[in-house]
Amino acid sequence: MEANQRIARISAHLHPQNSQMEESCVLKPLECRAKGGAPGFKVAILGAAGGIGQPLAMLMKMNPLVSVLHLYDVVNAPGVTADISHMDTGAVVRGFLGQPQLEGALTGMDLVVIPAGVPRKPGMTRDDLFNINAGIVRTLCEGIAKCCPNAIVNLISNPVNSTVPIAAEVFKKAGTYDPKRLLGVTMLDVVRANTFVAEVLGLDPREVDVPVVGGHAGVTILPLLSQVKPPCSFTKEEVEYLTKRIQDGGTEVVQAKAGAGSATLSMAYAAVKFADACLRGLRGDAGVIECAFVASEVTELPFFATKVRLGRSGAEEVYQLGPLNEYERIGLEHAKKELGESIQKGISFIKK
Ligand SMILES: NC(=O)c1ccc[n+]([C@@H]2O[C@H](COP(=O)([O-])OP(=O)(O)OC[C@H]3O[C@@H](n4cnc5c(N)ncnc54)[C@H](O)[C@@H]3O)[C@@H](O)[C@H]2O)c1
Ligand SMILES: O=C(O)C[C@H](O)C(=O)O
Repeated sequence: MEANQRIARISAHLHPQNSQMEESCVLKPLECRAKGGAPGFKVAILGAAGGIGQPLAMLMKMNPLVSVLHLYDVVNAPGVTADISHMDTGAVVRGFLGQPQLEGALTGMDLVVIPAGVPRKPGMTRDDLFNINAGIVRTLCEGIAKCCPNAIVNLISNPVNSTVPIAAEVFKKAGTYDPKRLLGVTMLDVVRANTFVAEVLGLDPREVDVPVVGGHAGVTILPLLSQVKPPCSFTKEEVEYLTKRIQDGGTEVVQAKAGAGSATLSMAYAAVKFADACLRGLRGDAGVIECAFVASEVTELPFFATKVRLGRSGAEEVYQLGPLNEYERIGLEHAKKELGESIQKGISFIKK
């Protein structure tokens, strides 16, 4: 192959929107490389130029399970793509800018991670983001239904308690809904819970496992401190301090950032931890278990976050809550009341 042809192909691959070359010609060499020596999964990030999207893209580019990484946003996708693509790791990176390129970003993907949408400012609840983010999530999920209906979807955009039901309704309308493949990302609550509990116990956070169930907003975030591993006990004051700190973790960051957004770096870390678990599940690894907000029969609500087992088809098993103490049983009732309303709000947004 002529050197100038090779260079043209690399350039066309990175910026397909600028390419005059035929799609088959553009994709072949690098897709082959991606599928060759290091078999891996194709992952798209929607909202890749944002506060979460950029560090998430960087961490996904470092993940050896990823062979192709598509970065989509309505702004700045080419810049982020150029930057990330210089990292000397295996994944091939391609950028997609704006709605006309959404289909290209999604076609053929195994996993789609969605951190697109506006973040909170001090004084706002996650529900205050509904009016803007509901429409963004609907549009992106319509694209997924059309272009990669079998992909696993990791939904980060808030309010997660409503955006996951929105996504489910979009997929139902399109006839592509598979409850196992739609997962609301509540991993940051678990990451925070592990960190805060480890601080109290004087342990390394990597040794601690705290199940966090319910949803992803205020009282719907329900840490099960009676089920912490390694087994331990807390005083009443410690339980109250930890529960409140875990439930208000997002607000703690929003206030500290003072108008400059919400958690982005810890969220990117949590998102990659969760996406990596989904990819290990897709690969067929045994015993991959994480908390996520999924379609569920654990309570009377249609969606609920609990531990799930991740496998080749997504959340293959949804675990029960396990034994709760009195404090957690009361918390569960508060969580279910608010969560039920948020779920209904999401469903009504599509069904109206
Ligand atoms: N689930 C969680 O635990 C969790 C944690 C932190 C933040 N969040 C949520 O994640 C979302 C993103 O937060 P952020 O800090 O990255 O915000 P951000 O504003 O920094 O980035 C959002 C990105 O989304 C892009 N975007 C907007 N509309 C889009 C569309 N239609 N298609 C594609 N991209 C679009 C923007 O251009 C921007 O680059 C917020 O809703 C936030 O509340 C969730
Ligand atoms: O708190 C927010 O608004 C962002 C996110 O949901 C978080 O928990 O950090």
